[in-house]
Amino acid sequence: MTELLNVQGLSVRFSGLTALDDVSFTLEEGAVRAVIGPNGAGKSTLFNAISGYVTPTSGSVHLKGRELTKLTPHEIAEQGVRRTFQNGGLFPALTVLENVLTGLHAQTEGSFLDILLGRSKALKSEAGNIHRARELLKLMSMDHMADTRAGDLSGGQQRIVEIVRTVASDPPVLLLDEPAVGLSPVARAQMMEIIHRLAGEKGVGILLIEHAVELVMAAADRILVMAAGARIAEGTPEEIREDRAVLEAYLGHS
Ligand SMILES: Nc1ncnc2c1ncn2[C@@H]1O[C@H](COP(=O)(O)OP(=O)(O)OP(=O)(O)O)[C@@H](O)[C@H]1O
Repeated sequence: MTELLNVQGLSVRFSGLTALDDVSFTLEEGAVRAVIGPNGAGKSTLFNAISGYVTPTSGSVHLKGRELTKLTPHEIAEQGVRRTFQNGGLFPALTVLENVLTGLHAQTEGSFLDILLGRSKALKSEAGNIHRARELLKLMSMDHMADTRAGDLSGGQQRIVEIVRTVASDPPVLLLDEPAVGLSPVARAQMMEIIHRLAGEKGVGILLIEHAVELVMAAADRILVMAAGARIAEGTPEEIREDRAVLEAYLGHS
């Protein structure tokens, strides 16, 4: 499998506190890697360091061999590492389709004004975008919602649309921060199915922070377990289930 992301010895210190301590892992094309660990383990700091929101004290992040470590969050997103935020904010008055299109416009040829003025190149790429957005919504089983206002969707549906909007521009790597938090059991299962499809059918490499351990066990190919900023275990869900250090330090029993 093609390696997308390579994180080597990444550390972050905040005035004396080591929030991230020498963490290394890789993420391959089409793979789902979960990051789990108790509160304060350093999961968000890891995401922030990869996406440029905090500056690592040491270590490096490469995407397909290209170093991202010193780039701004905007540049890192442009290179193809995209993330969703908790409460990422769709435009409630726009339809689902229009929201997904906002994720595509950044890379469309021609401006919104060109589209309004009916300039043919812009119109052609807009038609292409609409086609692409509809295909993606279909892949995510959300095509029947295309013309619904985003503000009228349930919380779980909004989060799915946010993910569709984020992947619309075809990023190789997607960072998902607790996509299933607060969702009903049915919506959680749907979210995990979507994560599977994005990886399996579109080849996106997905890094996932999630507290619901059972969901992680079902959705991830590999799991990184953190505690106090450091990696305490790494492996397949089966390996993690059997790992003594995880059972003792994280799950609280031996
Ligand atoms: N900007 C910051 N300044 C100072 N300390 C910080 C900052 N961000 C995080 N920390 C500290 O770094 C440590 C790791 O926090 P982090 O938020 O990465 O953990 P987490 O695993 O994401 O936790 P949670 O599951 O609660 O979100 C914590 O002790 C936290 O208080």
